Amino acid sequence: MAQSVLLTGAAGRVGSAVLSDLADEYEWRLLDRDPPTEELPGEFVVADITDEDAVREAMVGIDAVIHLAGDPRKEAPWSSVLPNNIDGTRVVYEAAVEAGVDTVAFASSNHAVGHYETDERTPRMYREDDEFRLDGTELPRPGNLYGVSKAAGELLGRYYHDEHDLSVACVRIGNLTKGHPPIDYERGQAMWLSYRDCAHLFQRCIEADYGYEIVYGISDNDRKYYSIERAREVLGYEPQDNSAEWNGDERVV
Ligand SMILES: NC(=O)C1=CN([C@@H]2O[C@H](COP(=O)(O)OP(=O)(O)OC[C@H]3O[C@@H](n4cnc5c(N)ncnc54)[C@H](O)[C@@H]3O)[C@@H](O)[C@H]2O)C=CC1
Ligand SMILES: O=C1O[C@H](COP(=O)(O)O)[C@@H](O)[C@H](O)[C@H]1O
Repeated sequence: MAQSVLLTGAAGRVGSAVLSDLADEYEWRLLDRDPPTEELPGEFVVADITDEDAVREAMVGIDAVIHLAGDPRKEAPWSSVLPNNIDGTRVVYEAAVEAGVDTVAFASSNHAVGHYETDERTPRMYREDDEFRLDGTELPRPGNLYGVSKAAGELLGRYYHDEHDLSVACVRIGNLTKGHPPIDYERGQAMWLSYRDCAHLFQRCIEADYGYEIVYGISDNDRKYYSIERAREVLGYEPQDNSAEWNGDERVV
């Protein structure tokens, strides 16, 4: 069971979702290149994940890592995703192995499989009555260079698992939106991930027993084109939210 957890990208949105529910559950070491703008639990390390010495130092005494740091922009250029998302992720896995960390949960993205959303399938696949599902066993089909960088992070995880027995869960996060699902955006509603489901899913990633997994990070939405069965079965993910229970920003169920 994880006790000391390193959270990279802690000052960002996903980090905030994770900490909002799990602040008291672990001994946190938070890492981000930007200092926090609010009080956060645990020790805060201001460092860049491409700085091998700093990441190695931050990894000492850590049981599990939730690795979120990176450039999250879908239009991010290669000059940014190469160091921040690909090389930085390699540095995190490498330091984790060196420090004897058990588990790394990696924030991958829906954009790693964006090109499954073909003209023939959309917008039908975003709707409740459509049965098309991606389940994590399919090959990546990135929709942009950002998606390529996330697929690379998944592949690096595969290597560090096979070569060094590190447990790695890659979470292809959908659309994390605070409070309510995205409004007037069918695709976003189909891949909505609520803040509390996000925290719960990453908690399951650092508590469950597995080897290497790719799962989808969405709530239990009626509309969906990502299966959450693998996350349920292997990780014990039990999401509480569903975008169908909302009309705009009003909860109707
Ligand atoms: N928010 C969402 O809906 C989704 C997010 N993701 C992934 O989740 C992760 C977190 O995303 P968000 O919280 O939304 O983004 P964000 O931009 O709010 O947070 C990312 C954090 O990482 C830090 N960071 C970036 N590069 C860094 C580096 N080289 N060294 C140290 N810190 C660095 C930033 O300072 C920032 O605080 C990203 O990897 C993103 O690709 C994936 C799918 C959906
Ligand atoms: O990977 C990411 O995906 C989300 C959702 O994608 P979108 O195409 O619906 O915007 C995006 O908001 C987030 O910034 C990105 O990191």
